[in-house]
Order: sequence, then structure tokens, then C-alpha cells
Amino acid sequence: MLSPGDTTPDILRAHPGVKRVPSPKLELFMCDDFLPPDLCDRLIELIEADRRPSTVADYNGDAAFRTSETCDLDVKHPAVIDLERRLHTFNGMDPAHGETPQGQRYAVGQEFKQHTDWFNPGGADWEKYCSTAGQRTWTFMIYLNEVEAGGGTRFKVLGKTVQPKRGKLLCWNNRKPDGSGNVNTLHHGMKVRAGVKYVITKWYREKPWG
Ligand SMILES: O=C(O)CCC(=O)C(=O)O
Ligand SMILES: [Fe+2]
Repeated sequence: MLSPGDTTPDILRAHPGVKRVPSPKLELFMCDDFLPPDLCDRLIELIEADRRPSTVADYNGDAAFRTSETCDLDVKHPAVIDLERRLHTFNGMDPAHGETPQGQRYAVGQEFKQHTDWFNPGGADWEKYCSTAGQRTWTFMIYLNEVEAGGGTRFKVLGKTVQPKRGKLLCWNNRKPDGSGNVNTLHHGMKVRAGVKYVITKWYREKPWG
């Protein structure tokens, strides 16, 4: 039986316009126009209004590893309720397994170097981030605007870079079939060269969140 913190390619593909990136290395899907422009604008306003420096787990000594800013979205705000409803209709997942959705903002020169969204079970921060809710299962990411230059999301193992496009969703399974982290999910939020980049990130867990 499907765990409540999981979804399947069949569920995702039931949504019009969803395409799987053809690779046996990971389950990666894309969908243009997942969010309407007016909702993108409302979410950008929320990110602009309330942001903090982004953080990383298992700090590796590189202070420039993730230079963006993060907004912890207010789950009671109507725009965030609308966002979450669309995500859960789409992925069929139990909302209780979702982390609080975040917005990420990248100014010119800011980036998130190559990383995975799953946590290292042997890492220093495993206990802090995973003791209650377990490992991350799926990542859902949505670009909220067009970026003038740069700011693509590069999946090095696949040799694929996705360019930001307003309303476009990207989602992938962070695990291999045996449940362990899939290194093929390595990705890099590349430097913005001109303009500002805004994205939504929503991660799901094996167990209920919070
Ligand atoms: O901004 C991007 O393109 C990637 C963001 C990302 O990987 C993350 O927030 O975990
Ligand atoms: Fe990521």
C-alpha cells in the first residue's frame, strides 16, 4: 500500500500537462503553468515581505554554499492555502507529511550549490532534522517568475538544466526503490546573472511533520 508520505508516477501523470523526464536514474516530472500568474505574484509578495538567510544541513565549511534568502510561508494565508490545496490535489499525498512550504529568493550572484534534498543518515544533522518526521520523500518546486539571466536548476547526473519559467512545477522522488537516498537527484540552483529568482519549495516526509 502507498505510504501517506509518498506519491506515484501514475498519480502525477493523471494531471494534464505533466511530463516525466526520460531517465531511469530518477523519477523527475515537470509541468508548465502549474500555478496561475496571479497566485505566483501573491506568493512573491509574501516572500518579499518576510525573509531570512537560507540555511543548510551538515555544513561543509563553504559559507557561500547557499547564499539565497528563505521565507517560511504562513500556512494560514489564503494564497498559501490555495498553493497547498493545488499541490495535494495533484500529488494525492497526506498534507500532514508535508513540511511548511518555503519561498526562496535569489538576487544576482546568489545560488544553492550542488546538493541533495535528502539528509545523510550518518550526518551530524540527521538527529536534528529527521528524528521526528524521518527522511524526505518527494520535493515539489515551483518557479514563480521569469529570470532575466541565469538561475537554472541543474541536474548534473542527468546532464539536464531546467530554466525558470513562471508557474512551472518540478518534482522528484528523493529515494531509490529500496528507500535510501538517490544520489542521481543531485541538483544545483545556479547563480542568477540578471534579475531576481523566486521559487516555492515543498518537501514531504516519511512520517507526519511537526
Ligand atoms: O533554486 C533552485 O533552482 C533549487 C532550489 C533547491 O534545490 C532547494 O531549495 O533545495
Ligand atoms: Fe534542493
